[in-house]
Amino acid sequence: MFNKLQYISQGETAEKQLYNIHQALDAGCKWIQMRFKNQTFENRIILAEAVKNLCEEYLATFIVNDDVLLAHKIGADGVHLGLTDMNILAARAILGDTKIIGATANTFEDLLLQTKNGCDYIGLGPFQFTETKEKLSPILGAEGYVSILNKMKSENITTPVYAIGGITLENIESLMKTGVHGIAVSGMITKSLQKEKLVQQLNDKLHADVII
Ligand SMILES: Cc1ncc(COP(=O)(O)OP(=O)(O)O)c(N)n1
Ligand SMILES: Cc1ncsc1CCOP(=O)(O)O
Ligand SMILES: [Mg+2]
Repeated sequence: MFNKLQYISQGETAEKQLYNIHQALDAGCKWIQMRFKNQTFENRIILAEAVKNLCEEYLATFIVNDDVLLAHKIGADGVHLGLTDMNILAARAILGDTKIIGATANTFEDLLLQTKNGCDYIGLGPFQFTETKEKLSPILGAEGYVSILNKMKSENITTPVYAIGGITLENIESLMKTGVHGIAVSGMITKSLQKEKLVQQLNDKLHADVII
């Protein structure tokens, strides 16, 4: 089963991205999503090669945001695709069955479509406002997760769901009670001055027994 904590990278330059990813790995993150927007393919491939090597060294899973061809070219562990990115079926045809394909959902209907198309996990959000992403979809809040996760249960959909968007340490207990598998975070880890302690606290909360 997938790690319960996914770190989504930040950084305006390749150097800053690599630094932030290295710090996250040092702090104990075992799953990295490289999210490096508005860059040339060449810049992204140079960074992706370096991140791939680093993730191999740290025995961490490495997926690429948005770009199936880049993930395929460098042999990443997978991709994360949003609602306006490449379709999951097309991505699967390129990457094959052994690679991880994550898909975004903001509604139950999105989730149904993405799971029918065979994604391996869902990134469901945003949970709350975040400055990390522009043009956010409608905010779900805890109620949104309860409603969507309950519908999933009644339809017997078992694809793991990751909560995403503005998540802080204090939100994890209530989010886990909704039935999500884990969380995907960017700002909380990138900005932390005590990353190792934070990642430990996150993992403790993500792995705590949930009393519903
Ligand atoms: C785990 C996870 N969930 C959701 C997203 C958002 O993807 P997308 O909607 O394509 O937005 P961008 O990240 O591309 O701006 C994600 N990246 N990861
Ligand atoms: C990529 C993405 N998609 C929805 S919210 C988000 C950003 C998550 O970052 P943060 O944890 O800093 O809010
Ligand atoms: Mg995207």
